[in-house]
Amino acid sequence: LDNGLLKIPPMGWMAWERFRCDVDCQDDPENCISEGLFRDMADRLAEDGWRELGYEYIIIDDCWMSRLRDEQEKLQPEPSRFPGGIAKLARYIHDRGLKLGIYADMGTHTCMGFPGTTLDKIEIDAQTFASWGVDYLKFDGCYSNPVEQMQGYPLMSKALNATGRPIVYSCSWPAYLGGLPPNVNYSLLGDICHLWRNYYDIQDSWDSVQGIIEWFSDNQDDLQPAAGPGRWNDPDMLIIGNFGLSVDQARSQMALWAIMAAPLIMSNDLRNLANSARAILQNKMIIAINQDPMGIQGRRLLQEKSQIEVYWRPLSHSASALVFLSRRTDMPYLYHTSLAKLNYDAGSYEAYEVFTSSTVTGLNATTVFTVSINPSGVVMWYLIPQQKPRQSDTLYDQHK
Ligand SMILES: OC[C@@H]1[C@H](O)[C@H](O)[C@@H](O)CN1C(=S)Nc1ccc(F)cc1
Repeated sequence: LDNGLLKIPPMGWMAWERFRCDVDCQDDPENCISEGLFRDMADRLAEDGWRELGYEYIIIDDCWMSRLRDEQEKLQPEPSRFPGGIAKLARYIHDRGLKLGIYADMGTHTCMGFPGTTLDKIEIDAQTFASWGVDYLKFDGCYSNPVEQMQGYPLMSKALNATGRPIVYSCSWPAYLGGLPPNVNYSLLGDICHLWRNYYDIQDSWDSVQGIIEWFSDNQDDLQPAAGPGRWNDPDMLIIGNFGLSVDQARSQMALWAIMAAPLIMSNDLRNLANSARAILQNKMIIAINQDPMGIQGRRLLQEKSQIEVYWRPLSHSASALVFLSRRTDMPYLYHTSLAKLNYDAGSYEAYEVFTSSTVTGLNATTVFTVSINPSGVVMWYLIPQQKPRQSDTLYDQHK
């Protein structure tokens, strides 16, 4: 949706994958869906360097609502879990230089059975969110049919615009239609939403992450062209820092989400995060690749049976990101390739390996380089053409 928002993929934190629909604040006060949880995460984002790296949205997911709308038919938070109300929580989050996201569902109920937003409630719900100071809406699609969705998703886009408040609009619509043309019209999506969920929910496992990477790559001819500034494919949350991924597998999700120009929206416990997870999520070079202003989504270039895949994303200043992803599960192995094999133009490059921050200079299209990769691991290069210093670049000369 071309209204100035999300020129680059959103970054932030979302409750769902890690905290799900835990509403038991009696027995589990630290982890239940409550204002306290979101205040804790806002504190972490603001105090642990996340905000400065670009992680700015903190997004409430399902299970925040009271079971009933109020007497004016407005949605309201469950008072026992959000006693201060959403507007107050928004102020807490805004005071920390962060933005607040919230969740609603185009249909009679949310996926977990809380009040839905039927067509007649779209206007009032958009107005309510704007009045609370919400900056981002995730609009899910449970308990509705394709005809209602066809009306409701464009209608909510108009309703959000009519509030006069800039609100990022995330649409789950394509995920409910199989994610591919002809059932999904990606140019229409690009006109009404800033980002959209294309595929099944992510779960806390390497299997789930692999399945998402595979589906997005197998269908890249339909999906890659749909992405650009203000219109992003959303392969779902980063699960780095939870229980299902090894360090190599966590690096692989981060690398592929960077190549895919995907939202970097974590779902983990920032109050209790392993250093290895933090190092991956706070890797500045990977964030720079994901946030590249050209906003071109990358593609899978090469797939060698169940051995290795090679991904490439073009970046600004004729730089490139190159990812070698191991699909093996048995043993580490060496892989030889040359830029020529990846049909690179001539010239020489400086290459940075983003996880080991090692540098290789003078790489050119015919250089054969050897890569050793762990099972379900990844090597990620950030390739920069070596500029010939021009006369005017005396500064460059001095510092070379
Ligand atoms: O309830 C909300 C939850 C999260 O918001 C996900 O990101 C959304 O894609 C939808 N969602 C869930 S669990 N959806 C769902 C997933 C599987 C299923 F059998 C029934 C519902």
